[in-house]
Amino acid sequence: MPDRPFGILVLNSISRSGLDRLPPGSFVVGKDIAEPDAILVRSADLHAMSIPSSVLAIARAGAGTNNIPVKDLSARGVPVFNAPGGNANAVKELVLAGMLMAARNLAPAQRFVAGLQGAGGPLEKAIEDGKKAFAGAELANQTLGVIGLGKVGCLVADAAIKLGMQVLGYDPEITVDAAWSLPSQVKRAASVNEVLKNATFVSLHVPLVPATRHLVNADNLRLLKPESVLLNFSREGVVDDGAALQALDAQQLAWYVCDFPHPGILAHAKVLAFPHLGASTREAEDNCAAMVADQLREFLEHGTIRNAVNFPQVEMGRESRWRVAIANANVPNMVGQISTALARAGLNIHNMVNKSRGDMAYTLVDVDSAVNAQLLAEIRAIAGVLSVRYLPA
Ligand SMILES: NC(=O)c1ccc[n+]([C@@H]2O[C@H](COP(=O)([O-])OP(=O)(O)OC[C@H]3O[C@@H](n4cnc5c(N)ncnc54)[C@H](O)[C@@H]3O)[C@@H](O)[C@H]2O)c1
Ligand SMILES: O=C(O)[C@H](O)COP(=O)(O)O
Repeated sequence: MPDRPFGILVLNSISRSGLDRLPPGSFVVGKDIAEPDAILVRSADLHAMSIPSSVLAIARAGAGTNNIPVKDLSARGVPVFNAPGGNANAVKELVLAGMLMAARNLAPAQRFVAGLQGAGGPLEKAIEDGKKAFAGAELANQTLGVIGLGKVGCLVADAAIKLGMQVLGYDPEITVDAAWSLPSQVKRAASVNEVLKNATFVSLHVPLVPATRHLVNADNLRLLKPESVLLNFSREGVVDDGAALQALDAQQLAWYVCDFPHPGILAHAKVLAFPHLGASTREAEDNCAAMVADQLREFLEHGTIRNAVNFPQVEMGRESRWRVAIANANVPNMVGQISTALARAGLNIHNMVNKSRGDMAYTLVDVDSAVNAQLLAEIRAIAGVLSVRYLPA
């Protein structure tokens, strides 16, 4: 353990119950940490900030990591953790609310009621006369298209099946676990276009990456039926919002439900916009904060990597007091060079694990005696080594 507590810089509001998992004495957690060992963040834009060289890890208390310069951090050997599924139920419930609000015209109906005057008979008459303007449709038997079948998309698909909807799902990179978790009634689509042509409700649950920017755009919005409802709880940028507004104006689309409002869409009568509320429930905030606090603690104290978006999962039970954690490029002969350096220093390897993911690899080595600064410097100097940490217990 280091001779001082780990400093954790907290950006955004992170649930207290999560922060409490970082015990004082071992961790100093706050908004004013000068040379932090790690950053805990939700949606704050880290692209706009210079990340101090002291930072060993970033933890995103949520799902999306497009606010974090993951590629630059990988090049520094810094893992970026997130909380897969920690807020998925919260998003699912808001998607259901969005579908119901659109299908039953609840926002204009509520505005109509709020604007009524009077009491008694005249009020009752105004209510009964007015309601026909807001008659809607039921969800049961309608088709929902889900684009992106990860943690959120799978829950949305499952809930829709339980509501009696037909579900058409599209995800070219669906994981085996996600596929197993889906109800057998979910039909598989071969493309975004197939979903847009066949569904009346379309809900997006993909990350914002270059391949998903404007996934829904002027060209494919034309495939929708005029009564369709498009729901974007993914990210601003996944839908070409200008094209969505044009589709609403041209009555090619009935409602656009969006969790990422911006000036262009705020006032449109057929937009139901929420202030990025998808993950804002007590339960989701607690779940995400707890997940990332635990992951961060395990990483800082033992080098364990669980749920990093840029590194493999690496865990190794501790059997010796002396551990070295090395992030390196996934190129030949890294393990050979690291073991040679250890052998040259007369250290016996007690246990070792090396795993890779894409361009990145990570090695945990437990040795049978203490490691000195010179050996750590030698390992650091190996071409391809990105970061080296000594973690004596
Ligand atoms: N509104 C909110 O508050 C809120 C909350 C949670 C997540 N999100 C957003 O939703 C996204 C998804 O969250 P999640 O927890 O389900 O993530 P996830 O990683 O579990 O799932 C994402 C899925 O999208 C799939 N995908 C990637 N590219 C695709 C493409 N081109 N077409 C179809 N599928 C594609 C992946 O294979 C994966 O299965 C997040 O990245 C985030 O941007 C928003
Ligand atoms: O990607 C996510 O997890 C959501 O967009 C939630 O973001 P938030 O934590 O800032 O609410």
